[in-house]
Amino acid sequence: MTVAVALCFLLREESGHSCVLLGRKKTGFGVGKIVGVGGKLEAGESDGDAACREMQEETGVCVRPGDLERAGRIFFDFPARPAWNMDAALFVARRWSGVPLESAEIAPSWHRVDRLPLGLMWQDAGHWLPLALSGDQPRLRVVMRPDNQTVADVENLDTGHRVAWQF
Ligand SMILES: Nc1[nH]c(=O)nc2c1ncn2[C@H]1C[C@H](O)[C@@H](COP(=O)(O)OP(=O)(O)OP(=O)(O)O)O1
Repeated sequence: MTVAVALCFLLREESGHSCVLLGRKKTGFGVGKIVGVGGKLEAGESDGDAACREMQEETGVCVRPGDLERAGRIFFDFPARPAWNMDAALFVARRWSGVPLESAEIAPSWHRVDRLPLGLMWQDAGHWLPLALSGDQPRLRVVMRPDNQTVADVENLDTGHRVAWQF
């Protein structure tokens, strides 16, 4: 089984640097990690509508579906816990209304794209987040180890290229 999720990354320029909105997850899956804002699609909902709804619920920011740009797709596989398998649609947005505020789920924060807090994120984020934010539209499958935390390998679904994770 695979759960469909949508993640939305707000992008803005600040002092000549491109910055992205991420957030520290306060509850649920991945608690304590810095993650993209987003979550599961509801029944009958499009991925774009879910990205906008989750952004509104978790940060109070309003993004119009027409302001979303597709930024890639990542399949997260948890062989030891297949119920956690996810199909994540990635979006970026450069226009929105409102200011991100902390909610029960997320403590939002802006980060320079060239200084992403990868050490505080899921271990796989370094493989796809820089690509997604630069417009490369990655399509990857990330396979997690039995600890459900560390990465076993990453497959590029367009090229078939596989990278076994090196420690
Ligand atoms: N390996 C991984 N790397 C990553 O960067 N994000 C991952 C990941 N595996 C899962 N995620 C993200 C995608 C998704 O947005 C999130 C989990 O979904 P949710 O936020 O909906 O989970 P929760 O259990 O907190 O939500 P609810 O039960 O809907 O309240 O974790």
